[in-house]
Amino acid sequence: MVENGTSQSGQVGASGLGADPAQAPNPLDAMAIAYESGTRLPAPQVTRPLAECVGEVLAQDVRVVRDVPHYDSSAMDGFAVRGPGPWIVGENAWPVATGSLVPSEATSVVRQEWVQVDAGEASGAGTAGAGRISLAPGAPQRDLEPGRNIRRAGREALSGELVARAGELLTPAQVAFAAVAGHDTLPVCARPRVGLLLTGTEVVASGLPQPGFVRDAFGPQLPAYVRMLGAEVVASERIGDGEAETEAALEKLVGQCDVVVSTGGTGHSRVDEVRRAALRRVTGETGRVLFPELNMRPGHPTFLMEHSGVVHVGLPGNPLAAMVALRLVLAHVLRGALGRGIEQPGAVSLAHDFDPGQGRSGAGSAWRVMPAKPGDTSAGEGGQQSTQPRDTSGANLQRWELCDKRGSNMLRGLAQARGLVVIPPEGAGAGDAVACLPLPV
Ligand SMILES: Nc1nc2c(c(=O)[nH]1)N[C@H]1C(S)=C(S)[C@@H](COP(=O)(O)OP(=O)(O)OC[C@H]3O[C@@H](n4cnc5c(N)ncnc54)[C@H](O)[C@@H]3O)O[C@H]1N2
Ligand code: MOO
Repeated sequence: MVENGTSQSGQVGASGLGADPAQAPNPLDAMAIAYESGTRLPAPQVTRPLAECVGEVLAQDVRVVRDVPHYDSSAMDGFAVRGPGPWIVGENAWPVATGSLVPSEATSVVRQEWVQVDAGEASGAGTAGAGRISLAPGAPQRDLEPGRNIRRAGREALSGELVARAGELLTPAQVAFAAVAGHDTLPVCARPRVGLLLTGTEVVASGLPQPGFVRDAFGPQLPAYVRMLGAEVVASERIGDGEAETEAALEKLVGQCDVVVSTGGTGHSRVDEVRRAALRRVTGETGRVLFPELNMRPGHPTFLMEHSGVVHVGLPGNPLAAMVALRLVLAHVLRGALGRGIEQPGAVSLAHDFDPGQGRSGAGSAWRVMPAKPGDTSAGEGGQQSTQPRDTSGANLQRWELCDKRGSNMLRGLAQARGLVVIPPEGAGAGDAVACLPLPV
């Protein structure tokens, strides 16, 4: 059931308008096409201090500079000792704290609660007494085993071993390990520069709109979402639906961005100017329409074009359609641009039959991408969500149910979703494995 075919990958006719629906790629092919397109963008690197590296994408493999740890150290508070004891502090026993340097002649570290002071002063870690000490009566012998409680140099990592690979999105732990491994800065990919073109005369950015007007669903989330995808919004244009303003805004954006993300205006009506304006720019050797639309609902009017030196992702105006397209298409343009691998969708098992013949007429022949969430876990047999399908029946996968309120103009279902499930045109039955992309990324 889950497949990632490539049959429809590649460029389709540059005419765009009225393209044969059979040439519209399915959602999984669209991810691959978008990824390829992203790889053609410039990929500058920058060096950043470690404190600014979490969430950035590593530009080169990074290796351990010096053995970790770089000296033999104590794993306990107590005494580094040579031989079986009793010991004379300063001669064959040395007070140590956890993490202290252990003298090279020590054979092990005995924790302080297992040591008794026989004479003089040697009261504990960090004090340099000159007393006589021995293992307390009844204390186990194991702290006398050679090497006991000594963290040997290089035990965690040897110089030259890998810290993280190019293309990885750096986690807090990776950045911390890079510090311990000897780095002060890391080479990361410069964030692709994204320009937003938010269209719609009826769209208002605050307050309670009058009938005929709608509250902007994109402005409040897109800059943060784009950041989560590894890029940065560097310019934003909010316009109505006119031809001249669309032209002017696009002209402004292409000069300062790598990727343009537009919302709305993807239709074919007289007020949908974005598609026409983008198509007019598809000229010369480098201009291309990668797809004029998709074989997917919601989101079928989504387009992907390369023009004016940018990749242009045309998101439909309907909010759910736009967010589905963003998760599939924009996310993959940016993965390509950042040298990250193409995403391998996880798999979940559908909790209920889904018959695409239901709903809007004509929708039955399209792929469907829908907000979904884990169902009642007691009903499933699998437990945790798997990232790899273990079998195509989905019997071992966690059961997921579709969210309600998932009309293409809605957001309520998406707001409850943990992922987007991808269902082929023939539909899917309860218990079938289906591809699933986690949300928000
Ligand atoms: N005759 C046809 N009409 C429509 C078709 C079709 O095939 N034939 N497709 C429908 C589908 S599917 C979609 S999706 C939309 C695509 O619309 P556009 O990309 O052209 O976008 P607009 O017309 O500008 O807006 C559509 C819808 O979205 C609302 N919108 C726009 N921006 C925002 C925003 N920032 N926040 C919230 N809502 C927004 C807008 O008010 C409209 O309701 O076309 C269908 N029609
Ligand atoms: O993109 Mo539209 O909203 O398919 O439904």
